Amino acid sequence: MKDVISQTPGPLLQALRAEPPLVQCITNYVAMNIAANVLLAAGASPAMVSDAEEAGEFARIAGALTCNIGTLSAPFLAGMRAAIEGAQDAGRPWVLDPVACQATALRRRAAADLAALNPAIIRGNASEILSLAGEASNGQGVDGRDPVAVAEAGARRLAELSGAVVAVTGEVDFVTDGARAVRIAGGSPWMPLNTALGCSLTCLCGAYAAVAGDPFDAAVGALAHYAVAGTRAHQAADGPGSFGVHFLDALHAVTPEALDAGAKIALVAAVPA
Ligand SMILES: Nc1ncnc2c1ncn2[C@@H]1O[C@H](COP(=O)(O)OP(=O)(O)OP(=O)(O)O)[C@@H](O)[C@H]1O
Ligand SMILES: Cc1ncsc1CCO
Ligand SMILES: [Mg+2]
Repeated sequence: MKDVISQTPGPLLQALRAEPPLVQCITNYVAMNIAANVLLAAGASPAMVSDAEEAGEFARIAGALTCNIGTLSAPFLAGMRAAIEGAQDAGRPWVLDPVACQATALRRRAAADLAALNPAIIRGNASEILSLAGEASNGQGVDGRDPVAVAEAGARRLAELSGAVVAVTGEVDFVTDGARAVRIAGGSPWMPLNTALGCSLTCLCGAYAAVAGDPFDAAVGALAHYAVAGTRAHQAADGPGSFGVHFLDALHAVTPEALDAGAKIALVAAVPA
C-alpha cells in the first residue's frame, strides 16, 4: 500500500481538523445545505460562493474549489470558469462532479469542457464516469444505474486523458490516476437514498485535496472517511431518514485512528499496457 498512497486517510483527517481548510463549493441547489453540513461535521469550512463577479477572487483565498453541474445554468457555468481560473492562479486544487452528464447535450458539453481544465479529482457515479469517458451509460438523471466495475476501464482512460484522479462511487468505490488504482468498500445501501450525499462527497474530496500533497491520497481519504462513517451510521439507523442524521454524527465522531483501522482499501493490480 505504501507505494500506492503516501498518506493514509488518518493523518489527512488529523491535518484537516488541526487547520480546517476553507473549501469553495459551487454546487447545486439540492446539495448546498447538505454538503455544508457534511463538511462542517467532517472538520472543514465550507463556503457556497458561485457568482462570477466574486467566484474567482474567492477561489484565490480558498484551500480548494469544487464544481458540480447538478442544477446547471449559464450563471453557474460562468461562476465555475471564473473560480477555476482563480484557483489555478493561486495553485489550489479543484474537483469536478459531472452530475447527470449523460443526460443532455448541455451537460455533456459542460462536463467535457470542465474536465479539460485540469481538475485534480473527478468524482462521479459509474453512469456519469462512463459517459464522460465516451462510453454508453444507463444513468437515469442524477441516479447511477451502472455497476462500478463496468466503469473501471473508462475511469483509467479518463484519468490518463484528463490528468485527474478519477473516483467512481457505488457499492464498492474505485479510485485511479490511470496507473495506480484501489477499491474502497464500506458505506450503506441507504446512502444513494439520501439525496446529494455524492455531491457532498465531492466537496469532501476538495477538503482532503486542500491538505493532501497528492490528489490520489485525497480522494482515497475522503472516500474512506465516507465509507467508515456510512458503515457506522447504518448500524445505528432504521432507514434512509435516520441514516442521514447518524451519518453526520459518524462523520464527526470518527477519529483518525478509527479511520485508518476501519478503512477497507484494496490495491488493484495494474493493467498490462
Ligand atoms: N449500495 C451501496 N452500498 C454502500 N455504499 C454506497 C452504495 N451506493 C452508494 N454508496 C456510497 O454513497 C456515496 C455516494 O455515492 P453515489 O454513487 O451514490 O453518488 P451520486 O450518485 O453522485 O449521488 P448524488 O448525485 O445523489 O449526490 C459514496 O460514498 C458511495 O460509496
Ligand atoms: C436530485 C438532484 N437534481 C439535480 S442535482 C440533484 C442532487 C443529486 O445529484
Ligand atoms: Mg452525483
